[in-house]
Amino acid sequence: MATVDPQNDVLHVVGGKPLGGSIHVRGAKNFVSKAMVAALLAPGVSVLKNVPEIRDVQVVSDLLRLHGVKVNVQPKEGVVTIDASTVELADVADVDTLSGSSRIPILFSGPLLYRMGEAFIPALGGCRIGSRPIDFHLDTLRKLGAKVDKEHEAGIHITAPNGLHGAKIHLPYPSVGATEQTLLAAVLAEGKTELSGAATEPEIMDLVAVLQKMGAQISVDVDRTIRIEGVKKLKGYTHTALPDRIEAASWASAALATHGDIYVEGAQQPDMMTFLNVFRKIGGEFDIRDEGIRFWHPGGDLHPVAIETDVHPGFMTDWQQPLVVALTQAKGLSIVHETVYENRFGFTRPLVQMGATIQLYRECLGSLPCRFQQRNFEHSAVIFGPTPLQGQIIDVPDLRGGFSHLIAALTATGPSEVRGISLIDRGYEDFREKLVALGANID
Ligand SMILES: CC(=O)N[C@H]1[C@@H](OP(=O)(O)OP(=O)(O)OC[C@H]2O[C@@H](n3ccc(=O)[nH]c3=O)[C@H](O)[C@@H]2O)O[C@H](CO)[C@@H](O)[C@@H]1O
Ligand SMILES: C=C(OP(=O)(O)O)C(=O)O
Repeated sequence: MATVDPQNDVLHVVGGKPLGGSIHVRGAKNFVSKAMVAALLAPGVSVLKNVPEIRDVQVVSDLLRLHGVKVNVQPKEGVVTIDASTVELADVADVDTLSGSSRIPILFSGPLLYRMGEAFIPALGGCRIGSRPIDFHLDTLRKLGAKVDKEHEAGIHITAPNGLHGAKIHLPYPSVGATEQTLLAAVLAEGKTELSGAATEPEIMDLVAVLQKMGAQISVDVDRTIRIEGVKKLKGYTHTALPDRIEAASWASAALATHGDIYVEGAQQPDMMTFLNVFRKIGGEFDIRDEGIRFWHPGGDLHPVAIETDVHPGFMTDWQQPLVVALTQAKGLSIVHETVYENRFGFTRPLVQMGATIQLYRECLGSLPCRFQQRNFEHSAVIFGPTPLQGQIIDVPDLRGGFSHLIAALTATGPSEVRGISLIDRGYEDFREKLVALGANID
C-alpha cells in the first residue's frame, strides 16, 4: 500500500473507457479492525486471515502496539498475528496522534478495562458523513458499570472501579458500533447482558463467531436481541475474515457506470442479496460463481430505481455512494433516501459539476421511518439521467464518496484530477493496481 505523500496524493484519470477484467476482494474493513480489537481480550495469540492491506488495519495494528501488544502483519499472505499475552497502558499523546483517521479506538474500551483497569479514548476520526455521536457507546459502558470521565483534555477516560457487570441495555437505534461495543465489553462482564435493538450486520455476526471461538457465550435472537453470558476468561482465536461486501458492490457499481464487465473474485452472494436485487432492477447483469461474482452492463438503457438505505438486511448506506454514480447513467428519475447518516450526499456536488443532474432534498423521499424527518438535513437525492459526465478536478471527501468520484472520473469523457486519493486507502486494497488491471487510464 502506498504511504501518504501530499505531493503524490492525486490520481489523473482519463475516463470514457469500460472497465473490464478480474480483481480480488479480501476481508471486510468493517470486520477485520474489530476482530483485531477482540484479540486484546485474551492473554494469548490470535491469528486473523484474509486481511486486506488497508490503512485501517495499519492504524489498529499501531494502536495495539502502543498498548504493548505484539502484532505481526504479513500483507501478501493477508495474515495478522496478534500476541496479547502482555498489555500495557499506552501514552495518551501517542494514542491521540494515531486516532484521527478511524472510529475504532472507542472499541478498545471494554478490552482495556479488563486488561488494564482503565481506558483512554481519544477524539475519533472516520468518514465525515454526519455528526456520528458516541452517546450509545458511553451509555452502554455506564450501564455495565464503567465510569466515564469526559473532562480529560485530549479525550475520554474510562474506569471500572467495581468491574463490569451484566445489564439490560436497549439501543435507541441499531448502531453497528454500539452493538460491537456491547459485545466486546460484556463478554467478560460478571453475569448476563441482554442487548435489545441490536444491529445484526454480517460483520457483527462474524465478530460474534470470533468471540465464540475465544470462549464467549453469546446468542442472537430473531428479534435483534443479543444475550451474552459473561465468562471468566477468553483464549486466542484463528479465523478467516468474511469478504468485503462494500468493496465488492463498489466494483459492481463501477462496472455498471462505465459499461464495463468486472469479475470480483472473493465476492459472496448471501451478504449481497439486497444489493444484487437492486443491481438487477437497474438493468445490470451478474453471474454468481463458486469463487466470486461477475458484474456487467449488458448494453441498452439502465433503469431508474427508488432505494432507501437501512440497517441489515436493508440496502447498506455504504453501497449508496458508488451506486449513485451508476444511477446518473440510468434513463429517468431515481430516488435515494438515506436513513442511516444525515449528511451523506456532500459527494454529489462534484458529480453535478461534472454534468450530473442531482437534486438534494431535506424531506424524506421514502417510506422508511427516518430519524431525520424533523431535522434540517439534505438526506434525500433525486437523480435524473442519463447525463454524460465531463472530467473535472475533484477533492475526495470521504472513503466511499472518494471511490464514487473515481468511478465518475472513469465514466466521464476527458481528463479528471482526483485529489486526496490516499483517503481511499482506508478501505480499498490496492485500488490503483486494480484499476490498472481493469484497463483504466490512470496515472
Ligand atoms: C468501521 C465501521 O464498521 N463502520 C461502519 C459502521 O459505522 P458505525 O458503527 O460508526 O455506525 P453506526 O451504525 O454506529 O451509526 C448509525 C447511526 O447511528 C448513529 N449513532 C451511532 C452511535 C451512537 O452512539 N449514537 C448515534 O446516534 C450514527 O450517528 C448514525 O446515524 O456502521 C455503519 C452503518 O452500517 C457503516 O456505514 C460504517 O461503514
Ligand atoms: C463510513 C465508513 O467507515 P468508517 O465508519 O470507518 O468511517 C465506511 O466504511 O464507509
